[in-house]
Amino acid sequence: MSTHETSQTASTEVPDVADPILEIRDAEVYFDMDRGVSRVLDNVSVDIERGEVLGIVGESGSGKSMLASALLDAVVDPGILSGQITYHPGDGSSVDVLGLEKEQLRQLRWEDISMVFQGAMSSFNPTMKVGGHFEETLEAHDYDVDAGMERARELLSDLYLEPERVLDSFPHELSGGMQQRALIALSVVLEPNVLVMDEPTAALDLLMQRSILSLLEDLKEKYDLTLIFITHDLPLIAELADRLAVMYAFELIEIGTSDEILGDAAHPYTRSLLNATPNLDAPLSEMQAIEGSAPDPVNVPSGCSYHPRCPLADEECVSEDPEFRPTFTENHQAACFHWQDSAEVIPFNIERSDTSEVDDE
Ligand SMILES: Nc1ncnc2c1ncn2[C@@H]1O[C@H](COP(=O)(O)OP(=O)(O)OP(=O)(O)O)[C@@H](O)[C@H]1O
Repeated sequence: MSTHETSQTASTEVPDVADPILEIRDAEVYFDMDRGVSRVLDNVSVDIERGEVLGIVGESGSGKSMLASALLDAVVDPGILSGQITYHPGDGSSVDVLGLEKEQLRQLRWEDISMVFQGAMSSFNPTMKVGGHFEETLEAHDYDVDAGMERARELLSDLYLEPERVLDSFPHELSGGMQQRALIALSVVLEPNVLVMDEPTAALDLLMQRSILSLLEDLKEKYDLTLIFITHDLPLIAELADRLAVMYAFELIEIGTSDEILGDAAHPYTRSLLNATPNLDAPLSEMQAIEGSAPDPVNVPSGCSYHPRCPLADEECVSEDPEFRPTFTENHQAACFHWQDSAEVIPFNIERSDTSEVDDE
């Protein structure tokens, strides 16, 4: 259940985005558990620019899905969500997402901000043909079904699917990659402005992942979408994303353009995450796993929550929580006292100066 509280102050500095479609301020989620309070989203503030592709990356359990649920006030019971989420449709109005009534929220969820999750199979009703899902969604939102089905056919062909065949199939008659593309078409059939994708390609093979990413790029251009793409696969999303936001221990710890993050990551965690990532240019022997383990949300370390694993940590890091602040550029921000020393202490195991090099792999 959400509390619909609004925060008093936006205490955290956030990147200066010119035309935000979504403003997230001090988003926080906790669960009261028998063994203590589990804070699974901790004071996240970020602006999402209209028309951008924002990749949200981090290890498993870092809070990425929680952030996605928070955006749509969809945190499961008994989670408590607080903070301020403001949606700007682009017509001069603004919507206080956490203040919406149930019916308004239902509309917002498909018509303005739509979501695709990992595992298309669990999103489709196995007893209903794919076409039935489109009709049902259009009817539930009082859209013109004929016009909507025309749009569905166009979307399916944009995604290199045969519209009639797919609409007339049961979900299990399609391959995993086809199901996932059909689900993407379904999620944009009501012409939302924002598409949030939570590990949408994780269950697919690498070739299919890449082909879906490139289709998404085309879809984004054609339908003026803003894309929020959540993944633990940093190099994969770096090819598509304009900016990357890195999460660690339920917080945002770095944000910047993909080039800035891949070429000049400022936070020690981001640098180690990149060095721990398999890469075609680096032999496996150069891959360096990050020592230690991710924190338990009931027992997050004091100060900077990364300090027990960080080679740069000193006493200040143990006692003080570093604020998000500008690093090499105003909009490349990180929460680290020692970001200026991170490149020297944690050199990259391969050169990643810009994303085009990754593109060519
Ligand atoms: N219903 C719930 N009740 C209590 N804790 C939860 C619940 N759902 C998730 N969590 C906890 O919230 C934290 C963040 O989980 P989240 O799913 O957001 O991580 P993630 O970064 O998306 O991970 P993954 O990549 O594995 O999906 C985890 O510690 C998880 O155990």
